[in-house]
Amino acid sequence: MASLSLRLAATMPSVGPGKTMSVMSTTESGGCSGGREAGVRHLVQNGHFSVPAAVQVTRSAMSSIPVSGSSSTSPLRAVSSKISAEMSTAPSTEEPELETDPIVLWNRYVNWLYQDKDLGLYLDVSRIGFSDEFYEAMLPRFEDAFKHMKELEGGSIANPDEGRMVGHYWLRKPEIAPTPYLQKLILDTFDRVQKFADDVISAKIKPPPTPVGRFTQVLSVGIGGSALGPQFVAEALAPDNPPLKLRFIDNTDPAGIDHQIAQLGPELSSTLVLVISKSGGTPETRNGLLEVQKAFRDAGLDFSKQGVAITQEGSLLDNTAKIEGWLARFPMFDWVGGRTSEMSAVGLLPAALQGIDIRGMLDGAAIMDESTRNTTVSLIL
Ligand SMILES: O=P(O)(O)OC[C@H]1O[C@H](O)[C@H](O)[C@@H](O)[C@@H]1O
Repeated sequence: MASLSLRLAATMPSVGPGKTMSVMSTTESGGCSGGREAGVRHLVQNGHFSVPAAVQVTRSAMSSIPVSGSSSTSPLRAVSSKISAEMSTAPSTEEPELETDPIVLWNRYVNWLYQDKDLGLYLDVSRIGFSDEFYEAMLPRFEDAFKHMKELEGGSIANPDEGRMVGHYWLRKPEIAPTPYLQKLILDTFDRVQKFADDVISAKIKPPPTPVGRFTQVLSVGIGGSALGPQFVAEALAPDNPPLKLRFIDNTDPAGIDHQIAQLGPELSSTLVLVISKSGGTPETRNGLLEVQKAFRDAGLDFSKQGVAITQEGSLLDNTAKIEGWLARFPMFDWVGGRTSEMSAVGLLPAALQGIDIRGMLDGAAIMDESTRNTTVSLIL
C-alpha cells in the first residue's frame, strides 16, 4: 500500500549554530522516500516554514520561527499541552517544561508528521506533549489495539451486551465481510439505494400528481447516529445546487418540527420523507414521524406514497412502513452501530439523493480503513 511508505521517520543530526544539517527520510525498509520529502517540501512551499527547502535547514533559518523561553535539545521535553497523569504510563508524572528550541521542534515535526498523499490527509501530532518514554510505554497498547481491530474486522463478537459483530468496515469493502451472505446483502443494498436515488432524481419515481411532477425536497426524520452522519456529509460534500434539497427533523422540539414543515410549505407535496432509526422505536423519531404524518393529512396528502423507512428488519418502524405500504424500505444491519452507520443506507441514500457520488465515498473510506491497518506507528525509535 502506498500508505505504508508514508509512515516514515526522518532523522536530523544535532548541529551547532550556523551549521547546515540534512533531513533524511527513510522507509520501513530503510530506503529513501520521495513521498515524505515531497510532502514536507509541499508544506515548506506552502509557507508553513520560512526555510529554503525541507532537506537543508540551518539554525539561522530556523531562528525566523517565532519562539520564546529557554532553548533545549532534550527530546523528552513537552511540546505543548501535557498528557494527563491517568492517561500516561510514562515513568515520570512530573509536568515537563514546554519545548521551545526551534531545531527540536522542527525535528519533532519532521519525525511525527503523518501524511497520506492519496487521501490528501496530514496529521501533525508533533505538538502534543508526549515524550519518547511515553511512546515506548504505549507500544504494547498500540499492539493490543491493532490485534483487537483485526479480530473486529474478522467478525468477532465485539459488543457482548448485544452479542453482535461490529462490521461497518465491510460496508466499504464487502469482500472482507466474514460470510458470502453478508457480502451479498451489502452489495444488493448498495445497488437498491443507488437505483432508488437515480429513479427519484430522474423522476421515474415521483410523488402523486404535483405541479412539478417530481420530488424536489427530502425531509430526514431521525436523531443521533441516524442524523449526524447525513448532516455532516450534506455540509461537506453536497453540490451547491443539489437535485433534491435535504432538511432534518433531528430532535423532538415541537417548534423546530413545525418550522421545518412550515418552510416546506406547498412543497410538502413533492417531499420525500426518510424516517431513519436503527432500533425503529426511538420515541423522538416516532414523535417527528407522527407530526409529519399529521401535516400530510392536514394538506390532504397520502404520506405512504412519499415515506421511506431505513431501519432494522422487523422493527416497529419497519412493520409500520410495511403495513401502511410506504414507498420503500431499506435495511439497517444489526452489526452496524448507529454512530458508524454513515456508509450504510442511513447515509448513502440521503447522499445519493443530493447527487453525491456514493461509490466514491465508499472507495475513499476503504482507503482510509487500509491506512488504519498499517501497524507501524513510528520508525523513529
Ligand atoms: O437509530 P435509532 O435507534 O433511532 O437511535 C438514534 C439514537 O438514539 C439515541 O440518541 C442514542 O444515544 C444514539 O446512539 C442513537 O444513534
